[in-house]
Amino acid sequence: MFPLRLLRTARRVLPAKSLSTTGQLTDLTVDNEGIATLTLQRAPVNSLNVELLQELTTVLGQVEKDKAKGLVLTSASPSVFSAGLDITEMYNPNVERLTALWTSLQDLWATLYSAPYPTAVAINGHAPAGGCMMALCCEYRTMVSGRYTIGLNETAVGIPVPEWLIGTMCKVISQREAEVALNAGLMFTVEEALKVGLIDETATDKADAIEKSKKFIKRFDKISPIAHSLTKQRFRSDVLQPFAKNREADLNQFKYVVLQPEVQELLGQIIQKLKQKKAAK
Ligand SMILES: CCCCCCCCCCC/C=C/C(=O)SCCNC(=O)CCNC(=O)[C@H](O)C(C)(C)COP(=O)(O)OP(=O)(O)OC[C@H]1O[C@@H](n2cnc3c(N)ncnc32)[C@H](O)[C@@H]1OP(=O)(O)O
Repeated sequence: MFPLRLLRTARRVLPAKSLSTTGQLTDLTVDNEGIATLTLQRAPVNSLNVELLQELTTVLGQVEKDKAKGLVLTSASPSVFSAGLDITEMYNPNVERLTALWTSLQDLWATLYSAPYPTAVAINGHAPAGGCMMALCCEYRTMVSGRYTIGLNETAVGIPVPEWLIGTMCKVISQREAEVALNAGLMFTVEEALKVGLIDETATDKADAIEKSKKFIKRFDKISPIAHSLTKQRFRSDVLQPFAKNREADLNQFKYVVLQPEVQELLGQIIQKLKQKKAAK
């Protein structure tokens, strides 16, 4: 049996104003064709703390409930799509908050990865780790050309990559390319990302990236929503199903790893480095 939420029967085209909302950390607008644009706006780098993760999942629920034609994800920052998980949430953490962080990340991944509507991302800047994760969940990736990088660099910050995220990456680039990159925490330039298929096309600027993302969403105008959502589900179920069974173990592993003294030391060093970099600017 398929989860009920995947049986998407019709898309509604509502006037822009009826669906638009602005949260504190995100902005949702819907254009006259019914395409929703969700903008991350947690300055300075859209790092994913508990509140941003939870707000994103809530807004995605709203997009689904309101039957938008599709979703474009982007960022309000001029140079960063998202810096990934908020490192300060993992350094000397309160264990309850650390639990909420990981549970909220799991919820966001599961909601975006299994979204029954078409999804595209306009990556308008750097997209390390959790930033790359959100982009990988979407069905189409456009990235603005420039000196930006994208990739899953978790091992570089001392965190092993969970199986569901490896699975998500291997659906997009070859297993060989993924293994080489993830084992060493490598980041891709925009050109490299295009070459390996991590992104689908480049854009000249954010407006161009959004336009290209919307063009992708419009490909589904003549496709039955049920046909789209069930086919998407079938492509992704081998990653989604084991994840659903192993959520608790995944959470426990995350907390165990993050609380290791050597991981705490590494996270402290990264925070220091980021501070020094800022001071040197
Ligand atoms: C077996 C199972 C076990 C489970 C294991 C778990 C697996 C985890 C899997 C996946 C989930 C995701 C994990 C992560 O996301 S970890 C986070 C990794 N992120 C990074 O390494 C990015 C670090 N940041 C940067 O590289 C740069 O900031 C960036 C290129 C993004 C932007 O550079 P820019 O020059 O524009 O900006 P600054 O570096 O000067 O930064 C501006 C301010 O923002 C702060 N900052 C940056 N990144 C973060 C962050 N990730 N968290 C919190 N804060 C961040 C930075 O300190 C500056 O702050 P101030 O203005 O206060 O100085």
